[in-house]
Amino acid sequence: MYLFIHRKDLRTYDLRAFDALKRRGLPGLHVLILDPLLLTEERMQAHSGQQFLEHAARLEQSYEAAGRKLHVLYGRPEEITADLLEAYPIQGVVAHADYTPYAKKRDAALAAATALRSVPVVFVEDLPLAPHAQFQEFSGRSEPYKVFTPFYRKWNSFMQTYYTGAASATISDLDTVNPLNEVIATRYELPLQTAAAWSRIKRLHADGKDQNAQQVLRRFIDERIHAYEQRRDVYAEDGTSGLSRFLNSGALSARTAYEAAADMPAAALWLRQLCWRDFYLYQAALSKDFFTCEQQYEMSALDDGHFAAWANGETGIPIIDAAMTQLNQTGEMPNRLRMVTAMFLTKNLLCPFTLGEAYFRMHLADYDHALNKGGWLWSSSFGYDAAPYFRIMNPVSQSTTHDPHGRYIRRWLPELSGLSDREIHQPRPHAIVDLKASRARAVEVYKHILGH
Ligand SMILES: Cc1cc2nc3c(=O)[nH]c(=O)nc-3n(C[C@H](O)[C@H](O)[C@H](O)COP(=O)(O)OP(=O)(O)OC[C@H]3O[C@@H](n4cnc5c(N)ncnc54)[C@H](O)[C@@H]3O)c2cc1C
Repeated sequence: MYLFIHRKDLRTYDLRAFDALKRRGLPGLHVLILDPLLLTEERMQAHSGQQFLEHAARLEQSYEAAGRKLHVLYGRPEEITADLLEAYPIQGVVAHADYTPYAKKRDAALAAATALRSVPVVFVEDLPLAPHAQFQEFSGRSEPYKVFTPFYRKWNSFMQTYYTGAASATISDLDTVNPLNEVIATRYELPLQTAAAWSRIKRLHADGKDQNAQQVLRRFIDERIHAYEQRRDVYAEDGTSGLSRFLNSGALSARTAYEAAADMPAAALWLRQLCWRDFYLYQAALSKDFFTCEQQYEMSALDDGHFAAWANGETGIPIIDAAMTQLNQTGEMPNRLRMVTAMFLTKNLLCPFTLGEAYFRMHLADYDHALNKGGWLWSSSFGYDAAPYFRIMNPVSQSTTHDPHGRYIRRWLPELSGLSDREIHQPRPHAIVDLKASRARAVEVYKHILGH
């Protein structure tokens, strides 16, 4: 018997580990561990936690629909694993690899717990489209790429030559073990807060209203991908795929997404976005200081003075306040506005990016540690391949260019809807900063911090 632990792979098809498990032909105990260090009480109430729980509830339903059993438990992964190894004749533990600092620590603890009982553990690579070791060998480099464009060129030729396709086994090809040891089921039972997400998904499912990853992908490919290039920044409309929350929880694999679009001539720019995802996962796995690179800078010139106004959407700059209102209410924010709000916080308001990064962590429904870090490093000019410190997006001109009629602002800030198309983008009389003066100040401060 083996133990399979789900993490950011909340689906029942196209999982690399399932192919390997099918070949072994043993029965398996399949568990999803909700980790209290990641799913804190606060996080469970926030969009990012709710979203994860909803995907977890869908996963359980997919197992049920296939006549298989998933055990969902709440507790520290290494403790649960140790207890399961005591209670069952488990010969091996299998999970997919993850690259964040916490994931690495967690998996080291898991490996230590299994080693104590002489049970092997394997972490199978599943997240990126281009497997890291193979890609590094293909690129002939000893050091990881730090800049996106050359990475993208190499990634493209790698994908043309070595991409091996989606995994073929599904949960129906595996035998799962049921019931669960009662002591373990009670010791690690789910906290009450998770119940809301479970019943929401059950209700949607029963009413036929739940949108699964495949449906969202299909609709994007059939209806919107052809116009992605023209519409992706028209953020008042639904021009992008909306797939990030499925990709980050693993409800959809990047391979399934890639294959749905790979042969479409109009898809090049969208596939390039999937490459950005691979780039940040690659940085997270291979660059030693991706998660800590800001520590080399002296940042005492930055402070949290205006942070609360930014977070609450009370800056008096309409597009910033509209974007933060959408985030706070729904957990969503279009990519361009993530860049605009991030630059505004870090440059015009001179706040450390780590505050914004932490805020997005809690509030984004599609939160992912590596992608969020990458986005914040880029916007605040700290990453290897970041926006130059003097190129600061002006929120008013961004708003005028990408949404001339102010439809997005009108939707999220209805109190401004009476303003004309020209007025609606302009700073309000109570705006907390002057855009021109704060931009000039930011250029000086960042020039100093970055040592230019
Ligand atoms: C400050 C900041 C923070 C961000 N935080 C996150 C985050 O926590 N989680 C997250 O998934 N994305 C994050 N992004 C990237 C991007 O904004 C989202 O991936 C995108 O808005 C998701 O919408 P979509 O699925 O409709 O994307 P589409 O435009 O349809 O793109 C398809 C997929 O490509 C990937 N992708 C697209 N843009 C990027 C990008 N700039 N960087 C990396 N991958 C990309 C995503 O997986 C996305 O789902 C952040 C960007 C910034 C500037």
